[in-house]
Amino acid sequence: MVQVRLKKMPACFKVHYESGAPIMKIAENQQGMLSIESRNIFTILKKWLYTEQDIVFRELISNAADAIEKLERLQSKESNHSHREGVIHVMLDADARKLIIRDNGIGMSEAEVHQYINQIAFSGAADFINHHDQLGKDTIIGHFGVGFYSAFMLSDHVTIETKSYRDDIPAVRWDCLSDMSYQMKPCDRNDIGTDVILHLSEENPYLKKPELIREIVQKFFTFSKTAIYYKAPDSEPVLMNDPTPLWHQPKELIDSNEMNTFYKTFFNDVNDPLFWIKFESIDIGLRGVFFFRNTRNGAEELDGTVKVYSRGVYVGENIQTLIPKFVNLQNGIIECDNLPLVVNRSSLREEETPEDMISLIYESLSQEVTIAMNEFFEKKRDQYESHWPHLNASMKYAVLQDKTFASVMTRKIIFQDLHGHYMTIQEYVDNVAATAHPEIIYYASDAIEQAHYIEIFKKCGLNALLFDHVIDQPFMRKYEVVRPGLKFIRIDSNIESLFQGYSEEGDEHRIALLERHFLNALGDRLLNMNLKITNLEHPSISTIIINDEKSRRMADMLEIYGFINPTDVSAKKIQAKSTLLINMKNGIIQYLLTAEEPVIINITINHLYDLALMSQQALKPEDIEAFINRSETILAASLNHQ
Ligand SMILES: Nc1ncnc2c1ncn2[C@@H]1O[C@H](COP(=O)(O)OP(=O)(O)OP(=O)(O)O)[C@@H](O)[C@H]1O
Repeated sequence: MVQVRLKKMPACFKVHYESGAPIMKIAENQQGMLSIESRNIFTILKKWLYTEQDIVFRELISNAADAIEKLERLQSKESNHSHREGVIHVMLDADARKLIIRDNGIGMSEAEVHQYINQIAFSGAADFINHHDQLGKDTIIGHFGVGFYSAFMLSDHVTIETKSYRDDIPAVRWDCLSDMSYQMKPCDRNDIGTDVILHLSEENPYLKKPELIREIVQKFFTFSKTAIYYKAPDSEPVLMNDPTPLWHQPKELIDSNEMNTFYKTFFNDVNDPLFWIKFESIDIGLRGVFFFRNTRNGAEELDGTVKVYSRGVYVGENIQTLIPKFVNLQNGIIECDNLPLVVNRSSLREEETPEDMISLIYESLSQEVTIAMNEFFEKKRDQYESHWPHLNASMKYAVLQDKTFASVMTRKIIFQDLHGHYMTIQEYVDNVAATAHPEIIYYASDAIEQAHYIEIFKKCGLNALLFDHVIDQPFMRKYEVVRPGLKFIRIDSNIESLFQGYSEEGDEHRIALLERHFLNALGDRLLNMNLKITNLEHPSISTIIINDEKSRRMADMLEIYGFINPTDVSAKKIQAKSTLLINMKNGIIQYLLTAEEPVIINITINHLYDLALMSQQALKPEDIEAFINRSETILAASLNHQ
């Protein structure tokens, strides 16, 4: 079992009376050892956190900000207190090789240094050591009351000089080496507050690159409520934070140009956001802003950056357990006062059910985006449509990924029809679907590949939706589950019902003749394609290939999983059942009914068949040569004829 103890306990206080007030005196030169029998906490810290030295700054500056907050809280209770502005100074003294974090907060008495610094191991380190093998390094610091010790990641010698806010308590200096030995003695200091001094080795990288410290302080504390100054060697102190950022202001007061500029700088984006939504959930102490990205530069499929802050301190970004994945496709800032994840507040560690808080935040974020997008759809449909090319993938992804979003937004996802108008699937069903088949939604998955069918649809006064993003297939499957009565059929599949055709007297004879001609002329080229010969209202259609939706989806799957070679067109054709529809109202087909010359019949049928295949981009490489030769023959014949 791990045991943590102090070899030497603190000396007793000696109480003296001067001018009537009791003044505590600190025993000179106390010495001791912090000791953990089984393992050395510093070794563990260094091992686990070696790569993340930023944490030192986060922890020490957070402690300083806490100390300031504690003093402010105390003072606010006093009726006659004089207001002092809390301020933190981070100073790098390159000559003396010291990094100093100074605050004018509550300070510590000798007893408090013993309790909170020397004995901190009692409260947290045992847990820490017991858990550190199972935990990721992100979760270690900030969970077990070891934040201050992260100082030893940067330094082998750390000093605290601190003066408690209480007049009767003298200042104390604490020096500790990384072998865990410490010294405590009185110190000559009158200003209330604390200096934490890290004595740096010559090789310390920050001595050569002091600007790294500025970057880290800005990263963690840009929205800190307490003023933080950084003084690099040979420079004046510079304010690092903005305690009243633009997005904290009420929405109506925010100038959109200023907001765009803030966005571009903060998220390093060249484009303005499409729009932004600001939200606040007072009951769980959550607020933030999401910027919907302009995806002109192909950002559509990349995650965005959602930065998380807890009481003004940066916690992390794109935290999966906290931020719904679909929200993370955008950029944003979230600030949560009750975040139980990190930032080393003891009160947060005492959270009884942090998972509940995390899921509350998660739920709340997905609700905020859902409410905003629903309102956008309902109240600003024009804008919703004009932004849709940027929102398309992320909104569909959100429906697939998030129950809350799906419950409201599934029916508000829009698609372009064949004329470029946007509509929801329900709007298609209500206004556009073929009267004979109101339950069928026809769609095109590739406007170029299916251009021929799109033209046929347009000619026949029919309409279809464009499902041309890869996410449309899973979206469609989900919609089929949600609305089991509806069927999605690709524009080149199962559309024979639309082209049912009609029969006329004497058709049997004509059908039999044409069937013979086609079978003779095409032979093996037909593979397992069925023939359907009928009369269509539109004489411009000679032949169309109609695929079976189910078997085509299966063939697509087999290709995706590598069972069918994508270049082997005929293998795919065999798998996907299809029908060659022949329209007896078309002039060329009518010519075939009277033609007598077998060569001409053969050329015409093969050519029609090639054209039908080409409309599906399904012409085999070996047939292309024959197609070209035949085209030339036809051209020559037509010229001779002229
Ligand atoms: N600058 C400071 N001024 C006053 N008190 C401080 C200061 N720094 C640290 N302390 C005291 O030392 C305690 C221990 O700090 P430490 O960072 O190790 O743990 P913590 O902040 O309580 O928790 P965590 O592990 O989450 O960091 C603090 O709770 C605080 O009481």
